Amino acid sequence: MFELLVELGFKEIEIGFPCSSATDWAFVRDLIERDAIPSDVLVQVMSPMRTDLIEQTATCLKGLSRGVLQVFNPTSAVQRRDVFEADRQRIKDLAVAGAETALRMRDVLGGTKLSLQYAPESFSQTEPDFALEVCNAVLELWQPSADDDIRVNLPATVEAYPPMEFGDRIEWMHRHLAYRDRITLSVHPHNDRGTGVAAAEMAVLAGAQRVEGTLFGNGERSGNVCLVTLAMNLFSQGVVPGLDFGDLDRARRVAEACTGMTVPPRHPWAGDLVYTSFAGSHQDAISKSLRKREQRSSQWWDVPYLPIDPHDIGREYSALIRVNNQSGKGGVNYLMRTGFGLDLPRRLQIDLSKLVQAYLDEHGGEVSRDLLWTIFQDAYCTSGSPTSAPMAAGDDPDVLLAALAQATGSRFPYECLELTVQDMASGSSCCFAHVAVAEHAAWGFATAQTRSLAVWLALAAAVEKAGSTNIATSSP
Ligand SMILES: CC(=O)SCCNC(=O)CCNC(=O)[C@H](O)C(C)(C)COP(=O)(O)OP(=O)(O)OC[C@H]1O[C@@H](n2cnc3c(N)ncnc32)[C@H](O)[C@@H]1OP(=O)(O)O
Ligand SMILES: CC(C)C(=O)C(=O)O
Repeated sequence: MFELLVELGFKEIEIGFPCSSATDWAFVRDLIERDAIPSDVLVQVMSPMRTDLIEQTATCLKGLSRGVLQVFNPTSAVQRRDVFEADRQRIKDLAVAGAETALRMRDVLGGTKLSLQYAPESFSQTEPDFALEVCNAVLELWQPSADDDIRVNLPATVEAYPPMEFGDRIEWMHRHLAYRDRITLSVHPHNDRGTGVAAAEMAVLAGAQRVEGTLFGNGERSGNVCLVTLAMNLFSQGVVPGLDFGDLDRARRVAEACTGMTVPPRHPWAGDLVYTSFAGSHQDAISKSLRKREQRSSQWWDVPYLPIDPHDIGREYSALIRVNNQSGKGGVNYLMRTGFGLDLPRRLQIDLSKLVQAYLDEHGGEVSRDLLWTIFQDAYCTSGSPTSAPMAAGDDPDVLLAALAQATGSRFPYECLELTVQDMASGSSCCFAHVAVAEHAAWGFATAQTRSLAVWLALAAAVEKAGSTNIATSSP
């Protein structure tokens, strides 16, 4: 996971809570001892505001050239009342005492350039004036200079109100914090109300310079803010986020393997289904727009219902359109075009999409490429084995249909309503024919080496489907 974060381009990475367990301690030590931390990556560790734990945490960084030590204590009214049974003054004293230890450890460590970060944990549920009082007390002690790297990290430990209110509180802190021009103002949103991303964006607009979050929003309860979503939101607006999500699916696989949790299929930007359309009118619009974009050879991405080009995150177009019973002709034709190189005439698209919809209403689910082909073949291709067209009939549909009517002994004339011939990439031809037999009309389809044979076979299939006998096998 650490290597992945580095590869993605993260320049600050929290690597552990060394005092919490031997595992965290060993992980941090391993990275340091293997010299596995690139020189342009700043790593961070965290500790509660207890002297022994801060000392232990800072000691774990021995041998590292630079790092961030975050210390934190809860400040909310409910934590003061129920967990610490302490008034404001005692909570502020606890913060200042911890800040003193952190400062001392910065000097003790010597060889490690230590950045200090203070978080009034549960800031989101702390009275703003008290959060400010505690932060300023810590800053007074730390006395940030222009050369120091001092941070105040304001967490929505529990997201407790709408994002604009979080933004308001951040702006208020931004305006009132001491030494504001010498410190970095960071935020740490969680996602309890499902608005962690919006809260982070509001906070940045309100003056925050740094956001702490996780890949895909993993984290306590509803998770931390998702950094992939935040970065991709910027990217989609033309702002380079400094992170490389060119193979987002790989990042997702690594994150899933490391955490044992799955990224939901509709997770913004990264889920399996987020560049896939099932809705008929969306499919129609995407299909038309993609084709016009191709014709224009445009370098700009401006396609309805697709906020970015899926190639940007390493996805293919192939999975863009999937057909279920909410899909229409546009989607069905897209699959026929991309899957089989067939561009169906509009009225055949309508006919086929009704068949597909009827199938899906009965069976549920969606059509695969193979199933679509089976439905198409059953509906439009002759079940008999191909036979040759009448000599010298050419590809005139009226002449061919007259020959067919004669061969089948039909009492009714066969009328060609529409005929389309397409050249296939393979060099062969294919034909879509719409034929009326008395009051019945049906489509037929065939491919053949020559144009005239394709027309003949498609007409024969259409006549057969319109209710006549299987005439493809009988020689006219
Ligand atoms: C907001 C966040 O999510 S920050 C991430 C939180 N992460 C974790 O809690 C995981 C790592 N934590 C741990 O492994 C443990 O809680 C430890 C090692 C830090 C402490 O373990 P223990 O000493 O057994 O304490 P335990 O966790 O049971 O209780 C916490 C104690 O610290 C106090 N405390 C809790 N948070 C803090 C804090 N930030 N600063 C100072 N004291 C704190 C509590 O009041 C409680 O005090 P008490 O022992 O007098 O009742
Ligand atoms: C320590 C702080 C930043 C934290 O993790 C939280 O409040 O969620």
